Amino acid sequence: MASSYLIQSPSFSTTLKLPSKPTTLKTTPSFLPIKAAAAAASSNNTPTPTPTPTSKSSNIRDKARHQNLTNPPQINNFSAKYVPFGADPETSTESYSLDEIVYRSQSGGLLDVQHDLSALKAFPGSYWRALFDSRVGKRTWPYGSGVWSKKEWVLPDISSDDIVSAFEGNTNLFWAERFGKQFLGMNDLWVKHCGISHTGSFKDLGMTVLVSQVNRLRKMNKPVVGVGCASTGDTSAALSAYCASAGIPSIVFLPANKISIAQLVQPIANGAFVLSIDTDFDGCMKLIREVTSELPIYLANSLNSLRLEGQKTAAIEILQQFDWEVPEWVIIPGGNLGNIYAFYKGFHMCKELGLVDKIPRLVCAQAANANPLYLYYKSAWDEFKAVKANSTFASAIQIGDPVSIDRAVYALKKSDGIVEEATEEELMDAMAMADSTGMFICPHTGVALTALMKLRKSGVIGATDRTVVVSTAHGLKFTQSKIDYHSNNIKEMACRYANPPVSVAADFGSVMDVLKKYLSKTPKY
Ligand SMILES: Cc1ncc(COP(=O)(O)O)c(C=O)c1O
Ligand SMILES: N[C@@H](CCOP(=O)(O)O)C(=O)O
Repeated sequence: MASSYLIQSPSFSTTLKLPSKPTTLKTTPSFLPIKAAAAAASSNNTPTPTPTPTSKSSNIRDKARHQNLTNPPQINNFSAKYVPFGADPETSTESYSLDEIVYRSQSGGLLDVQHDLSALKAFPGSYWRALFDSRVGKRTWPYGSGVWSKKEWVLPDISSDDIVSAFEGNTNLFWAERFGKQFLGMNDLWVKHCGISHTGSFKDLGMTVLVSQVNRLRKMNKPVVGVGCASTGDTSAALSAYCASAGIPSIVFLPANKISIAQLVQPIANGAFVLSIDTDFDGCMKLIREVTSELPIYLANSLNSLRLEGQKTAAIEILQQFDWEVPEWVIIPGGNLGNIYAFYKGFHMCKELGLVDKIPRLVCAQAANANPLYLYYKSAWDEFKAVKANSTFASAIQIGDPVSIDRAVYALKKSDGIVEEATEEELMDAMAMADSTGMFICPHTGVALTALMKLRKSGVIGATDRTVVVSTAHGLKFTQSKIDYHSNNIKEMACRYANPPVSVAADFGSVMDVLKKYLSKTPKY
């Protein structure tokens, strides 16, 4: 048979066949099975079909398995490996299989997952756009997940059978019409609600990848007795949920009294082994790194570059949701600083592989009480100094010594990026303002909105610039901060947008009195 490039097209019941000369494809996208991303020509290669499982006991995972048997996944050359972060590809030969348990390079630096871009480039951008679009909103295992709908760019080698997924991703890109108009004079402002998800934060995107790989490693009898993390609350919630779903033990190190009750109860409920440690996040991070180098506990923090492979799909999803038009700005709250790099990587891959022709400018927003990146940026990247992070309502980013500092700096330099900061009053006001327009955001998103407001005020971001603010966690995890604010119960904070409840006696007259007073101040009454 003539050589052909076949990639499995699991959203469909057949195999997608592309002509053997990929270079031709780049110039002749009309060859592509664009209709439904490959309404799938039947392959000469396809073995005699076996009947689709029909028994009542079969499920979407069984169907995917059956499809793999009938249309064996193959003959794409997609692959990925760990390489030292920032290493020169011309001279560095250091690399590791993703099946190795390794978090640091030989020199002690960060690692990065490097995909074989030449294999991915065998298919033009139009192909990838159509393929990804075709998988949205389906139940097909595992492609119904926003992360695994981009499987070839995430973990190309993993069997769908090993994937642990809650069909995360595909989160709402919310048009912040009223907030944009009322507070910023903007008409093209969007909030990417990554926190409206399985465990209430963007961490689900990375954790499905990490826990799936752990599942695979355990099936390969690699020494992994459990998975551990240090956390300010969201990583631990995601880790414990995905591990519980796969029956893998999880161990979480939490800084005592520094995370919200809602976040604390998540790993407890999901059966994790929870250590509440009398230190801050940076102290917990140091401890988990020491422990995971001694015990066969796999490290789940974003120091582990696998996590970022899942998180980068949020960037790809944003482009997809804009029909592959690129926004001018994307604003992301930063703490341990993995996510800003993950977004850069997602955007960069889309450009590199021809899905779009540019990338957005990135803004990383920090709480002024935990602002080591901001200080570094303000020193014109002169010298990085870790700080002692002070208490902040944006408690999930109370981090003074971010593990991914080098990744963040790289992402910001490559995207002509900016770093901003928000005081406690600014971030709480911004959160209250957004909530008053119908959102219910977390304080970290308040940090990002503050950055936006400052950059609008200084004219850096224009009124018509298409701008996306990344909302990283669900507001319901942070209700105590909202209660404090709306009760005017925060020392040295004016709480300008507080909306406290009115206590009123249980009689008609009293209720009418307060209502009339309220309505007299309401426009159009
Ligand atoms: C809600 C929330 N927002 C933002 C961040 C910052 O993400 P990163 O640590 O990747 O910078 C975190 C975690 O650190 C978080 O939990
Ligand atoms: N906000 C994080 C802090 C740890 O970040 P990670 O991305 O390195 O796991 C959390 O929720 O724990």
